[in-house]
Amino acid sequence: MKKLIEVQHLSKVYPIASNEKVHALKDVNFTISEGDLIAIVGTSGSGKSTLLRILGCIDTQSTGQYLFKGLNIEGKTDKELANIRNQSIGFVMQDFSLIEDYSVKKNVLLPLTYEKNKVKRNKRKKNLNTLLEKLNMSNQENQNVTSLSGGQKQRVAIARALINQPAILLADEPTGALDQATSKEIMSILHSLHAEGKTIIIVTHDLQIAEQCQRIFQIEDGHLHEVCEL
Ligand SMILES: Nc1ncnc2c1ncn2[C@@H]1O[C@H](COP(=O)(O)OP(=O)(O)OP(=O)(O)O)[C@@H](O)[C@H]1O
Repeated sequence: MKKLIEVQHLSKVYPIASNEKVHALKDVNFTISEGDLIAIVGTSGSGKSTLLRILGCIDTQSTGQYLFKGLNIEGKTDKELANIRNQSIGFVMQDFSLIEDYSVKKNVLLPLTYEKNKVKRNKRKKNLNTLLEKLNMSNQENQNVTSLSGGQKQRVAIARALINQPAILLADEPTGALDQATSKEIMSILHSLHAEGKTIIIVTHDLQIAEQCQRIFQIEDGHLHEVCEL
């Protein structure tokens, strides 16, 4: 399979006071291929969110190399990073991060407002119906998201993350706010997206979820290693 992500000797240091620093990631190395389904696990404060933020081009590394689709992310301006995010990366968050006063449809179409190319925008708009059908949300298209259940909200968030047909889906504790049955339902959606070829990374505290993934990255105090079994 084609390489999608290459990370070499990547470190992240946060300055916290004049002489103090937090080494959140330390010499991290891995490769992700197209179509991989990966879990990132680790205790609180180990560096999972920091890594996801860097992979998602929300933040950048302090040292080391991050190649996304062969493109070196180092030195990119905020605008360039925003373009990469919008074109190629879909985010799913624990708290769904929906706009509560908007309908399902308006939430899902939100990423398109950042697409300046009208032809591309209209083409992507055509994904709406297919996505809502796939996520079993067609009947709620015009419903305000405030009235939806947690599972339905997460399905809307997944549809929104996919509207631009991103190369990768980054999910930060996607089932963290859901009960067991609803978590299962969301995981089964992520599994079917993976079966269709989507590359997915899931940050999770839940080892049962991690065990359902093809590959597991464990982070301990900023060090990452791949585990075969938990
Ligand atoms: N913006 C920041 N400024 C300073 N330190 C930070 C910042 N963000 C994270 N850290 C520190 O970096 C380390 C890694 O944090 P990170 O949020 O990546 O961990 P995590 O594994 O995602 O934790 P959790 O599971 O609790 O979300 C922690 O020591 C944290 O306090």
